[in-house]
Amino acid sequence: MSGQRVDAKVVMLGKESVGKTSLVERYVHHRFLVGPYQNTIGAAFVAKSVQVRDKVVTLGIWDTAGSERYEAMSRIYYRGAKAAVVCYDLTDSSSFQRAKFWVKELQNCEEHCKIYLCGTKSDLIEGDRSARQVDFHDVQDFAEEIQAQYFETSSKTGHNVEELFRKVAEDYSSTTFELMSGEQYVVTLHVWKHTGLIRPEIIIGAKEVHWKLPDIMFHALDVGWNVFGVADLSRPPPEQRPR
Ligand SMILES: Nc1nc2c(ncn2[C@@H]2O[C@H](COP(=O)(O)OP(=O)(O)OP(=O)(O)O)[C@@H](O)[C@H]2O)c(=O)[nH]1
Repeated sequence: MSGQRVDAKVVMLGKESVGKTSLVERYVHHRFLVGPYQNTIGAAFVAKSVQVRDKVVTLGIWDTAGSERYEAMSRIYYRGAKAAVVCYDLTDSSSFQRAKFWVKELQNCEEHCKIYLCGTKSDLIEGDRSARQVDFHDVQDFAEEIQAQYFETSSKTGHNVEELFRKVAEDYSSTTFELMSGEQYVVTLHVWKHTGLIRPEIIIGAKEVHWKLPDIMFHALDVGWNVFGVADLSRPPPEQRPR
């Protein structure tokens, strides 16, 4: 891959069990994990680079926990995001209500964040139309109202998953998000290591560092932290920025 590098922060939001982790797994690792459902704790981060015309777009994807127990934490992850994939399960109408909640949050708190609505588990309604609990036209109207793109995907079959993230990457490559690339940020890092059971264990407290955003993400991947959070992502005051 070659060309100008663009780094993009993407956040996955939506009710628990709608399939956010499965979407990311399908997109990044081309697989669908079967077995007992494991809810996400805190959030997980993964990065993938794609070539869009003459640019290399690195999507840094934050997969948040859908459980309302982690709602306050999810707010940390959408901070500074320029794209949000707001997911709902096509077979669960309450998940669409929850998606509307996240859209309102984003509109109030991250007005420059582009929203993508994603109806998941389309394979479940393929063979059985009566399983659909979220009307296509309701979503279409809502998407128009909030000026969002919308997709119906299946992580099981892979339907539309590549297309969804491709669209995010293309939009990124053509927006002012490029400004972010290469700039330094003041970051307060909160790092959790997933201990597997009930609570994530805090292994590093909060510390303020002046790193470029991609460096933080890749450092975390290098050292094998699979669940971690970055809070308080903000640009340093102008006098501290490198010239
Ligand atoms: N049939 C089908 N099942 C899916 C699909 N995507 C996810 N699932 C199943 O739905 C359940 C929840 O999936 P996850 O990806 O863990 O959901 P999540 O939104 O990340 O859940 P939280 O981490 O709790 O927020 C799992 O049992 C998945 O196998 C899909 O496209 N089709």
